[in-house]
Amino acid sequence: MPYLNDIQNLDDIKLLVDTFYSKVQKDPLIGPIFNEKIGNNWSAHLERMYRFWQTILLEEHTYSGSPFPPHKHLPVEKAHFNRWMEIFTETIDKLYTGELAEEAKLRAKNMAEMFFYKIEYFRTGGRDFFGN
Ligand code: HEM
Repeated sequence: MPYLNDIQNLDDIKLLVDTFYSKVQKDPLIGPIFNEKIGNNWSAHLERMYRFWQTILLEEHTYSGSPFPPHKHLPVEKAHFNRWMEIFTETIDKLYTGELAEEAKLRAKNMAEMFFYKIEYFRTGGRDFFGN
């Protein structure tokens, strides 16, 4: 078992994001949902996700955007979010250990839950109560 470091810089974030989405793309359950939406724009999506995680974990504010809207009408259920979280956790735990590695998993879990509840809310006829 090699000794693992914590997430420390942008290169670490890029490795995390690249490793995670290469697994996601191949996953039978959630891969097709991503590939259907993203098509040939993977490099733009990856760039955006580097900035998103750089902002959250390193507090270098390079992401400006709204994370939720692209998810609003995706054909996803709880099982898809569980699988997303499983791949994310597995990726982090293979690459890193430490405070920021834990923070990444916690932030992802909170966002996955929030996205899921918002999607369900809109699906059941909710109005734009959350603002986007
Ligand atoms: C099964 C679960 C999920 C699916 C299928 C999914 C799918 C997608 C898709 C299709 C996009 C748009 C990409 C594009 O148009 O280029 C996107 C963007 C994004 N996703 Fe997810 N996602 C999931 C879960 C999550 C979770 C849990 C997070 C939080 C850590 C997250 C964070 C983001 C962010 C930050 C963006 C970019 C938003 C922007 O600035 O436009 N996603 N996702």
